[in-house]
Amino acid sequence: MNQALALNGLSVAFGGFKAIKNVSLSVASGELRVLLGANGAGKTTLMDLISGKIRSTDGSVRVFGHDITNWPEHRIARAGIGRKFQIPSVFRDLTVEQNIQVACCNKHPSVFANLRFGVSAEQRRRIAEILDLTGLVAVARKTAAFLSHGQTQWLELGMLMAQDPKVILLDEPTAGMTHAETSKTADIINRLKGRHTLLVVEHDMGFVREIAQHITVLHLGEVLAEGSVAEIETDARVRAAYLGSKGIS
Ligand SMILES: Nc1ncnc2c1ncn2[C@@H]1O[C@H](COP(=O)(O)OP(=O)(O)OP(=O)(O)O)[C@@H](O)[C@H]1O
Repeated sequence: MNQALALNGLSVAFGGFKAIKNVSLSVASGELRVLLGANGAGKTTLMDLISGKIRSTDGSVRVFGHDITNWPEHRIARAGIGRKFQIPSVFRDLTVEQNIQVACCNKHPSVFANLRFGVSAEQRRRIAEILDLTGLVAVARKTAAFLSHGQTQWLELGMLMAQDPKVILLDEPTAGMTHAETSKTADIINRLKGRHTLLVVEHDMGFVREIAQHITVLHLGEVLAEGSVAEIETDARVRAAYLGSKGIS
């Protein structure tokens, strides 16, 4: 198996409190892995450890075999880990297409220099492909400030893809979305499978059923179970762990 992301015995403690305990998991190249867990299970903390926002106290993180454990955040980003947060950071005064162009072709230090110097034929092809993948072709010339919540999230996903990360981390990509937007997000994410390696934190089981191949369940900072959607939904330990929270539904 070609391992894109490998965590081995990863742990972190805040003071005396162990938020992540000896977590090992391996995501294959082109795989989409869903990270599931009740509130406080440690999902965000695990993403923070992978992206370098916080430092681990034990264990390792590897990307395509390269040890990136406890590297500074910017070096981890350069090593190919791209993370999308819930709060989008698009350039509101630029069009959708310009936003993707800036993300894709950031050779120059200033945003406006990147726009002025134009793009190569290959970059233009890539921008068109991203607009298509994210379902934003019809709004390519629209100013980002006027996009809906869903469109803004898809644009940010497109900007992340434009940087061509080896592994994409998504934190609750459907938070705040309508049912229709959630369903479209599932379509987009399904189209990314095989092209990109993704680790997705998500609560919405309806959405998880639509996108997941393989699920890892975290509970109290530990890996509780791993398997297909059907295996996870029928796992007695998982059902028990969700009792007392909002339940698995
Ligand atoms: N900086 C910190 N200092 C102390 N405790 C922390 C810190 N960050 C997280 N924790 C604790 O670690 C545990 C895991 O938190 P985390 O936010 O990773 O959970 P989560 O699975 O993402 O939950 P949610 O679904 O609510 O976002 C929680 O008990 C939380 O209170």
